[in-house]
Amino acid sequence: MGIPTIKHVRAFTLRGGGADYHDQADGHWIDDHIATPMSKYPEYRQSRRTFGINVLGTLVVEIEASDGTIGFAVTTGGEPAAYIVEKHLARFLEGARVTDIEKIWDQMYQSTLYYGRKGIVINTISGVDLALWDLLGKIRQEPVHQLLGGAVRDELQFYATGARPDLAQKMGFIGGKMPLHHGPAEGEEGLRKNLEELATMRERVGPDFWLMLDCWMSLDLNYATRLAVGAHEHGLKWIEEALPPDDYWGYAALRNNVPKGMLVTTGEHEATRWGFRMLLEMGCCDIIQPDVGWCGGLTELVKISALADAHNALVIPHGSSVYSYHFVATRHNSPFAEFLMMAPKADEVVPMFHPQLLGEPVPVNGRMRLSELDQPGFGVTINPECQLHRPYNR
Ligand SMILES: C[C@H](O)[C@H](O)[C@@H](O)[C@@H](O)C(=O)O
Ligand SMILES: [Mg+2]
Repeated sequence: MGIPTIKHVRAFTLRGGGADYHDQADGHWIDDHIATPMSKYPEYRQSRRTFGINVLGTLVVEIEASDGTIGFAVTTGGEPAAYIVEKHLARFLEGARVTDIEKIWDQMYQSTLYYGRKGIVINTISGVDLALWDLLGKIRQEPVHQLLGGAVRDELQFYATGARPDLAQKMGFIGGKMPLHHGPAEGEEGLRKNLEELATMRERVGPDFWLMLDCWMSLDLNYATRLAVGAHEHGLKWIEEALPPDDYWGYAALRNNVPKGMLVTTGEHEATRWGFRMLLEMGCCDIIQPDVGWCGGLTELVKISALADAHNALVIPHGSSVYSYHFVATRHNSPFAEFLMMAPKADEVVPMFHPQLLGEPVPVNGRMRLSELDQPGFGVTINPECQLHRPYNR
């Protein structure tokens, strides 16, 4: 039997958590006065939803092959991403073989260069690419990590991102990354509060548990430097995404400014091998954190990872559920992974893309056996209770 071809590509949207995990109800830690580039506007300081962090929603890409197999993936993108899939990218898939992943990626990227390169277009290409890998795995009846060349470890270990590193420690995670709550617009008092929060958490977890701060693009070089210097006595392991993604020069300077031994990390809002080449060759960070649903997909992340390996940089993908777990399992320079605590009080482990993916594995005692990832493709299915909407039906 010949290689199946792609018959249909369909793009749906979903609301309410899932891949657009910032799309949460009131009272969730992930939307509680977290510092952002918009924090200089007091009206947008308390909640990131007020400035639109959840405006896009989830894109679901579904690809049906000639043998009836269906692969899918979810990422952040919603209706604009669905438009790009149905009106533009679908033409490169329909009729192609399910194995034409590299060629399809190149055609999607080159054909959108005039309006893409980063952001929503690369999110969309990422979603299509992940769905292609899911489809190929389901056709070959192999998990994606085997398609990538196989695992280099039989267990994944995770740090937890959330408001309660002290609880994450008790749950067996190897570290806890806290959101930064106050930006430069809140002056010296805000800086003091940031450091007091870190000191309190250090007191609770003891001297050895990893503590990190996620600054979500909200700082300037001077503030980030002062925060890092002040945080050093509390054993901050890394300062994450302190500056806007395009400020490669600022990151290079910050990396020189931070106390010896403190790591500088960034990359979740960077895209493609070219963007990460800038971060690596300009010496911006010690760890790159691409999101496989935003950086170009798995086909691109493999290229980014090889580039990082040549620069002796770790690749710790931004939390993206099964889509990063299958990747991390296969890379020696990805020794641990991120798990985003999506319970509103960060006090229990729930699936990262809840409620969208049935079969989504979660860390137990901060770890995940490779055997949790042995189902074909990415090993998950869309929750049939989620209301899929196809805005650009063809
Ligand atoms: C906790 C951060 O503010 C973001 O919400 C988080 O999604 C991201 O930056 C991360 O690294 O997990
Ligand atoms: Mg981050």
